[in-house]
Amino acid sequence: MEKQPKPPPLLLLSSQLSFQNRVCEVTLNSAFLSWKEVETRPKRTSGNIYGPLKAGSHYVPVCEIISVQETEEDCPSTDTGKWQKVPQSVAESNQHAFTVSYVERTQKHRWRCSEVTLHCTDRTLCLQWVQAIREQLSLLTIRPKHLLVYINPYGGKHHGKRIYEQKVAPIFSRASISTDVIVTERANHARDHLKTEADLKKYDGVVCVGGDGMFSEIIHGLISRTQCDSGVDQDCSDEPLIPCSLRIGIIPAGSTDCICYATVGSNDPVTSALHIVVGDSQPMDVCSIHHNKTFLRYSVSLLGYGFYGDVLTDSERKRWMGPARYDISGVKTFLSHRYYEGTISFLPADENVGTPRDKLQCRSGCDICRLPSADKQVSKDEESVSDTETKGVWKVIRGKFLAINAACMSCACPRSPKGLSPSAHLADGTADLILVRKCSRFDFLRHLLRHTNKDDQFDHPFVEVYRVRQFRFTPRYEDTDSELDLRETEGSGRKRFFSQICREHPACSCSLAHSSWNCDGEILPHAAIQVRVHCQLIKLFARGIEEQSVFEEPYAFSAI
Ligand SMILES: Nc1ncnc2c1ncn2[C@@H]1O[C@H](COP(=O)(O)OP(=O)(O)OP(=O)(O)O)[C@@H](O)[C@H]1O
Ligand SMILES: CCCCCCCCCCCCC/C=C/[C@@H](O)[C@H](CO)NC(C)=O
Ligand SMILES: [Ca+2]
Repeated sequence: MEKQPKPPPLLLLSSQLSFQNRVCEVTLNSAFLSWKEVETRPKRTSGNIYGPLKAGSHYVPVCEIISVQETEEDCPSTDTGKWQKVPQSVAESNQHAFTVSYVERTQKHRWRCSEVTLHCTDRTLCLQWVQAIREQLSLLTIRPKHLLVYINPYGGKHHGKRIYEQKVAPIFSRASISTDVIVTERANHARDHLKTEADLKKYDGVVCVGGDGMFSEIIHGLISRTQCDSGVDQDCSDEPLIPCSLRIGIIPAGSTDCICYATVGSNDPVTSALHIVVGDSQPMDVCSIHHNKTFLRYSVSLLGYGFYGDVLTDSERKRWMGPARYDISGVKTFLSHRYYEGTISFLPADENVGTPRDKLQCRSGCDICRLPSADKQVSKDEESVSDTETKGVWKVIRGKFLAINAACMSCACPRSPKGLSPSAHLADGTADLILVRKCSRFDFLRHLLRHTNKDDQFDHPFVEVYRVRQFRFTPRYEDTDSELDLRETEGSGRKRFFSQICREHPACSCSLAHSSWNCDGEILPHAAIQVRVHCQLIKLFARGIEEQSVFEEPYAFSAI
């Protein structure tokens, strides 16, 4: 079928207004606000007190306008933050002005809140402009109006509360978003509140201020609540889960901030706040993890056994060090060079979702994530779910592994800007399963270092990677209740350890029977697990990483 051309945007208002003492043609249509200088002063050479004028056009998509308000006159120009010398005649005729705040893209996928103040000859015209812009904003019904915010005051460098108050709250208030804010008092406070207490009907979204662990609390609260309200038993690993309707915003204030970085492209609180304000929506896959018939946890980023499990176990004892704990524990774990034996079985994904080694990175509006596919979540009442879930042949791999990692998304973060699996997709219903077999320390180091540069970390004979919908892991020496000594210390659920038994050499510690699973920064209490990817189970206030060209070229021009 032929694609119909888009109708041109509807012209709503057009006037000559003044901007920084220059006359501009200002236009509002249903898609853009634009201003273009119409008057240029004669060019002068050196010594010119004004300098030559740049005849520039500016376009701001309406969907990226944050707010508009009438501006108090006789105050510093908000364009520059400095007092402007306004010629008498202009000042007298332009005493009415309005200020538009909008999103501006800067470097490295960061967004900033920029402002333009436009001066009008009379108040009626000024109010007409304010009203016309507000009317357009009110049509953007995807924007949240009321949010529930949880702040972890102890995430990362303990700056969560300050980041929210100083950088985020002013943006929400400018965008007329009201909030109920809860500063958590203990681990799992946010999870429990969402699961049982919060009146979710009141809100258009939930915001989490903290790191990946705090985000994990939020999704556990929301997913469990949604399943409970719909009568879905989370212990039943075959049952499809019901997608959560509320979107989640992440204000990064943790140590890794992988989920924020991999869905936005930066770990900048202002950028994240602006993605919330404009009402972005990014669906995301979630893995459910079971041990036999018992539900353990959900994971959206890294599920890692061996190296990343051991790093996390060691780093939990060093929480007081803050984000540096991961570096110290990383080096220590690398030097210990432990490998683990076990069997991995997995159900490969359909070929139409690509492979972990193609170069099709998941970006804003990703075609693979939009594909209608058998891998996608099927609603509860559709019988076909059991067919699609069991179709395909399970593969089985046995061996000795330094690391077994499953990544539902790239897991890009400041430590590894392209991530553990650079071509993994946020919302395709699959995870990338990375098996790093026993190899020399030197080879393992080469593999690890490739996470930090442009080289392909999968291009080693001891690394295999598969795109999967489900997998199971069984350690060579199965967990039994007598072997598994679950010692729970007070506080966080992270503080569960296996008593690690060296089976082959009981008198030494050279080869431990089990590692632990690092599940988005939490330690799982079992080594034998069953994992299933649930396509697009949750939604974030994000849009995926934008192509760099969106930042380089003025976004608006091509669309007009
Ligand atoms: N008030 C609180 N007191 C103690 N722990 C808390 C509190 N609120 C939340 N937590 C727990 O703190 C843990 C770590 O939080 P968070 O994820 O925000 O930071 P992080 O671990 O430094 O960062 P990252 O997860 O990105 O590595 C989470 O597991 C969360 O359950
Ligand atoms: C000895 C040199 C080591 C260099 C290794 C660099 C590799 C870094 C890859 C980091 C990927 C992190 C994936 C995210 C995991 C999060 O879920 C979790 C909780 O925040 N963070 C960690 C560190 O486990
Ligand atoms: Ca995925």
